Amino acid sequence: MNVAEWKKAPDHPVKVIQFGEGNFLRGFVDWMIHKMNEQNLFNGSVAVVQPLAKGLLPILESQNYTYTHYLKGIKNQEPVIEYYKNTALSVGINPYEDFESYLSLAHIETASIIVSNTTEAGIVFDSKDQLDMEASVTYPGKLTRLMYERYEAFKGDPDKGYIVLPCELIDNNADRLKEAVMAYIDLWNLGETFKTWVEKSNQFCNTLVDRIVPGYPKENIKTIWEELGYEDQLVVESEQFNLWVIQGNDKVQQAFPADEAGCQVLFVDDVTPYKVRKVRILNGAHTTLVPVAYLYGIETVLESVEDPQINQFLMKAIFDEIIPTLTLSKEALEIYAAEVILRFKNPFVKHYLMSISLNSMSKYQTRVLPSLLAYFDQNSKLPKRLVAALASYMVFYRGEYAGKKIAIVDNEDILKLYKDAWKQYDGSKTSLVDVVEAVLGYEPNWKGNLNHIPGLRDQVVNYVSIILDEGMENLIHAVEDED
Ligand SMILES: NC(=O)c1ccc[n+]([C@@H]2O[C@H](COP(=O)([O-])OP(=O)(O)OC[C@H]3O[C@@H](n4cnc5c(N)ncnc54)[C@H](O)[C@@H]3O)[C@@H](O)[C@H]2O)c1
Ligand SMILES: O=P(O)(O)OC[C@@H](O)[C@@H](O)[C@H](O)[C@H](O)CO
Repeated sequence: MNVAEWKKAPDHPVKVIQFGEGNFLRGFVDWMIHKMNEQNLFNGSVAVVQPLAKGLLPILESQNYTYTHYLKGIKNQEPVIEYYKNTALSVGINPYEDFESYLSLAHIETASIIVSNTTEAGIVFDSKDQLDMEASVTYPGKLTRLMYERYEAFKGDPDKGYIVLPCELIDNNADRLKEAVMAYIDLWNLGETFKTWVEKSNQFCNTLVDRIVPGYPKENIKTIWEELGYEDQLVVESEQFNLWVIQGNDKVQQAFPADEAGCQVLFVDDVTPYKVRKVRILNGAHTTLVPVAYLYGIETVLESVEDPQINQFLMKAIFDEIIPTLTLSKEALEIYAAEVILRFKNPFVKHYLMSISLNSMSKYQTRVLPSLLAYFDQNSKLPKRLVAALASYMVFYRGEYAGKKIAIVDNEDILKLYKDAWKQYDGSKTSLVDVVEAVLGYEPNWKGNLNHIPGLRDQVVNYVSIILDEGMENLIHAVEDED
């Protein structure tokens, strides 16, 4: 079979405009839409907008906007692998190549839901974006332009506003997006009445997404193609677990009834507790694990939880150093953590530590540092494992360990910070102190100077010395022996 001959969705009208064509949206939101369509609960399709000039749209188009989605993991307490052909998408638009078609999306009456996943880097304001530009650089700039087109097309009709559901993993994602849209309205002088329409007739809903969607399964793609009988270039794999918490009312639930289709979608008044729980436990555990397990010689999350030493390190980090710092019910947190650990043990998913390591410095700041600081406040001492992870990052970001290169991906300023810091290292303790001080003192990342946390610098220096002189395994033992 040739993927180009695939038939796409039954002819559903476009109901969703989706900014982003990446793995996550295809394995999460588009899965929900496909499921709703199967059960006649939605009868809508997705128009995909490619947020960057380069992306996957040409491949999507060549496959008639369909792709295979594998779900692998524990479902109803049983290990289950299933796959299906997703037909939720109906059209793709690259606004950098066809701005007119992009704007025409605003005229589709049924297209009233906006979803996005433009990574943590996507929700930003850039005053260089201009109204008369064909395709603003930023996602909020593009969205503002689209909203303005809709406002004009429907003469400010209050019933034609959008429901905006961002998936970006940042605090109050919809509030941040709305702030950026408002800033563009001011920058481009789009007027008070448009501003009031955006404010009153559109619903920006903060959301929290949770599903592990590792990247394209390039390692075993040949086996997958053999099983499928066709060469799908956009196979997406995910776990079975899914949770989307949406801060939205009945109107939002009626417009997007994925909960009725068997997806775990909660419509709540406040996403904050769910977000804190997920970011600090699941993402915090990932970010704590990555450098420790990688320098220990492990490549995936599964191998990490199967290794007795790394597993013990991780369990103690979660249960002794992260959970006690959270204010939610301890019992509920422990239940959630147990479920997260089961998800890490998913035998079917190869989640590479290196893929989680992308932009780890900002991830440590948002996902782990709050636990470290709260632990210090509560106990007047530092959480050893979270500090050990920080020390491990110092070595990891050196870009080389035990004669092996490490392909770090992070912002330019972070790469330069580490390069400059390690350049002057001469093997002496004093120069190691300089490396650690330079990193801990980098306020743009930490939003403060971590050298001011009593004892942190010395503990990090000590741990880094152990890693460099004796290896990661010995650091893990040293941390255990301190108990
Ligand atoms: N993969 C997961 O398990 C998972 C789970 C929950 C949340 N997420 C979030 O998804 C993000 C990664 O998405 P993915 O896994 O689909 O990766 P991906 O690389 O497949 O897709 C990334 C998408 O973001 C867009 N993008 C990248 N930089 C951008 C920018 N500066 N401005 C606008 N758009 C930009 C790309 O065009 C692409 O559509 C992470 O930042 C994470 O917070 C991922
Ligand atoms: O996707 P990132 O790069 O923000 O973070 C890596 C993982 O922690 C993350 O993808 C989790 O698997 C996901 O957030 C689970 O819902």
